[in-house]
Amino acid sequence: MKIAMANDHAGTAMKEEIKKYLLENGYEVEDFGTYDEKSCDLSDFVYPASLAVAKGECERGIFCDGVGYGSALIANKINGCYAAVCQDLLCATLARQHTDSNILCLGAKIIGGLMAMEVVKTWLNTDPLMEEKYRNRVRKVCEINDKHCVPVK
Ligand SMILES: O=P(O)(O)OC[C@H]1O[C@@H](O)[C@H](O)[C@@H]1O
Repeated sequence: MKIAMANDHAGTAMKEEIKKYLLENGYEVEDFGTYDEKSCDLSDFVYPASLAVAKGECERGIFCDGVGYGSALIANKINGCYAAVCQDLLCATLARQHTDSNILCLGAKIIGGLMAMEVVKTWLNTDPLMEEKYRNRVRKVCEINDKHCVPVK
C-alpha cells in the first residue's frame, strides 16, 4: 500500500516517526513535506498530498499537524478525499469501520508519539463494516462528494 504523507512544522517529528514505521513494515511512502520545523502553511503540503490520494497515486494519506483538524479541513475539500481526525484507538477504528476514511489526520500537539503510532496501526488494519446501514451512510457521503466536488484530473 502506498501512503501519501504531509505535515506542517508542528507535525514534522511525528510524520518522521510514522514514516519510519511504515517503511520498515512494507508500506510505500510518498512524502510531500514539509521536512523541517520552520514555520510554514499546512495547505502547501496537504493539498498536493490530497491530490495524490484523489488521483489514486496513493491509496491512503496520513497527515500530521498541530491539532489535526487543519489537515482534515483542507483534504476534505478535494474530490475523493475522506479525512478523519483521530485522537484515540476508538476513533481510529470507527473512522474506518463506519466512514471508510482514506486519510488519517493526527494532531502532534494533542496526542503523543506512542498513541499516534497505535492510531496509525489500528487505522491501517481496520476494514469498513459491510452492514447495510454503514454502507448506506458511506454511499450518501460519496454522493455529496460526487455532486459538489470538482473531479481531480
Ligand atoms: O505553530 P503555529 O503556527 O502557531 O500553529 C500550528 C498549528 O496550529 C493549528 O492551527 C494547526 O494545527 C497548526 O499545525
